[in-house]
Amino acid sequence: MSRTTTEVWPPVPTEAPQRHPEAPAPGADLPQHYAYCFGCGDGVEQGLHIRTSACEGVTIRSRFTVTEAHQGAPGLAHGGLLACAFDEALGAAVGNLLRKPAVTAKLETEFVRPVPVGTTLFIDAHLDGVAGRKVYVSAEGRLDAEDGTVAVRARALFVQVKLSHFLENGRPEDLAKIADNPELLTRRSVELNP
Ligand SMILES: CCCCC/C=C\C/C=C\C/C=C\C/C=C\CCCC(=O)SCCNC(=O)CCNC(=O)[C@H](O)C(C)(C)COP(=O)(O)OP(=O)(O)OC[C@H]1O[C@@H](n2cnc3c(N)ncnc32)[C@H](O)[C@@H]1OP(=O)(O)O
Repeated sequence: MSRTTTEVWPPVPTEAPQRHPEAPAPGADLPQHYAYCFGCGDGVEQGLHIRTSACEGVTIRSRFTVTEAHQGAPGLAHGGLLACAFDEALGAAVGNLLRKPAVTAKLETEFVRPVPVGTTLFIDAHLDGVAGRKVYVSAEGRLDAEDGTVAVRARALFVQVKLSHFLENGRPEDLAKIADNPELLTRRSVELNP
């Protein structure tokens, strides 16, 4: 069976994504968006601790180092955690470059090569198109270098949401922690009501 997908991407007509005028400058390191985020937060000891920087245009680059805590098979990264890393990288591209809150509606991953413990994945995520509240985004992850072998590909649909999505659905005690300590969230101005 061929691996080559023939599906059109994005699957619907889209407009070209516009980098927000106040998006972080190319080369800027992006802060964690939430201290207890499993993907990027410093408050999760065994989390992925992904680090991300802005690139030119509508691209960002994330780096994720696979540790012993991330194993599926002995010495190899768990596919679900790799998918998590891509969700984080794709979400960081949407949130930071468009500066509007959005959530993952659909995430597709393609595992091309095994990813051993100790590997650093270099993940480039790119905004592909916008259709109303829908944002289509894709990414490639390379082994140990910007130009390393591609090990994982992913693409996703994010849907822009109002701030009320988080306030109405989040567990109250976690929202209360944020209210008590706003430093748990990255401070940045975003357009909150799509
Ligand atoms: C977490 C972000 C914090 C926000 C802070 C803001 C900025 C921060 C800056 C930077 C952020 C940095 C990093 C972020 C990193 C990682 C992010 C991780 C993201 C996640 O890990 S997040 C958790 C998992 N995620 C969910 O927990 C979503 C559960 N879900 C829902 O909450 C609803 O399902 C929702 C809201 C998705 C839609 O609901 P809704 O009622 O608002 O809208 P509706 O259903 O009408 O969909 C509208 C249009 O999307 C189409 N559509 C929807 N779903 C589709 C699908 N699956 N396939 C194909 N099309 C689909 C419809 O067909 C329609 O299309 P059309 O407009 O053409 O009719």
